[in-house]
Amino acid sequence: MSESIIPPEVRPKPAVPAKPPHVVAPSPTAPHGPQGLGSGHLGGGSTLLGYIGIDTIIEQMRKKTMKAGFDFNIMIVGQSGLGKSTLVNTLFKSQVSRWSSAWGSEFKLPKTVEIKAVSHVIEEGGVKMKLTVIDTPGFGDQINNENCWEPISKYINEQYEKFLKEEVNIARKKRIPDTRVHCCLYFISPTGHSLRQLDIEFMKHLSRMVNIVPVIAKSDTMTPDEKNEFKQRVRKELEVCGIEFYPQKEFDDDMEDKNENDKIREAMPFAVVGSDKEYQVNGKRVLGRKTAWGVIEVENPNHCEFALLRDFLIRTHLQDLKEITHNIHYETYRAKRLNENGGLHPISANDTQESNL
Ligand SMILES: Nc1nc2c(ncn2[C@@H]2O[C@H](COP(=O)(O)OP(=O)(O)OP(=O)(O)O)[C@@H](O)[C@H]2O)c(=O)[nH]1
Repeated sequence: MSESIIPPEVRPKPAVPAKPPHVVAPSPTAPHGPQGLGSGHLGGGSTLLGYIGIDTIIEQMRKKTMKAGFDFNIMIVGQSGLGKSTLVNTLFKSQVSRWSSAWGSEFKLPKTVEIKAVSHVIEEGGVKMKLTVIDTPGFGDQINNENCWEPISKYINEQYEKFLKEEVNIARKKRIPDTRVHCCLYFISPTGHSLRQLDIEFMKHLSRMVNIVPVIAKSDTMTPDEKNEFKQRVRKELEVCGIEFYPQKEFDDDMEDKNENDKIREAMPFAVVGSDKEYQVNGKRVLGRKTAWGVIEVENPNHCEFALLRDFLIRTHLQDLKEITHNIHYETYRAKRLNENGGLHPISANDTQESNL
């Protein structure tokens, strides 16, 4: 059913909120101009007659978001042992990947790709985030890895379908639970040669349905020169194969966005190192990996690109990842689904419960 859906070639422009008109309004306590009028003006030339309070919307939004919290769903894909769990735990500075009890030492590799989601609520500065890490054990570990992207694509589409069913429901939930994959972190093996067929196949098939962020795993196993050459080669290969990773050029909002994203695209794929161990370096405790030559500091930009990845994923682009998921990937799925069905029929609350099981 849903797994056979191929997104159409032409996709809609993101319906992300337009940048607000540039408004300069004086604060209530600021001295007024000579006529006692506000000096604020709208892009169209209208003048605000004194302070209205439009700028408080930001604070109102902040309060609402603080109360509601938000969801972020990140999927990790890559061959076994590439440091996927370690990196995600390093990103969120806690054991967010897997249940320690369920993944004991007796854990065996599954015969096919399995998909497991584990959620945690993490809180910082009063903001709650329900983080779901979706793991894909078994990916790329079989003798024949042909089509091993299929269960992953099926899972992604199933989450779009769930959301769509909730949306068209007559008795809609006030807040639709969001299980859609906002970001797929794809781990490239640090071979130093080139991408494997499996990497290309996966990214080719999925880059149009989910935000893929490729990373070079365990980059401490390469010398700086090897790393730079490998990064260049991977970028070239992705370009030649027409694979678009996130942030996609076509969805840059404006020139400012484009300039920022160009820098990120040129630096990708980030060559990362993960660790959940702390060491004492120059009197400070740092996350790192101890080697015979010293400690590789995970968060030190001179040692690896983990900090670049973290800043990009969490500090600057997290909201955008969610918007592109909703406005582009989900929208593409929704439009296709509604078109092929002659419109999705509203379903009862019971149907939804069943389909969610
Ligand atoms: N050298 C090096 N080793 C790493 C790095 N990240 C993780 N490791 C080690 O690699 C091994 C596997 O790490 P995991 O995080 O379990 O890897 P995974 O990809 O989740 O593995 P699976 O559970 O088999 O899918 C562990 O011994 C880690 O300590 C890294 O950046 N560099």
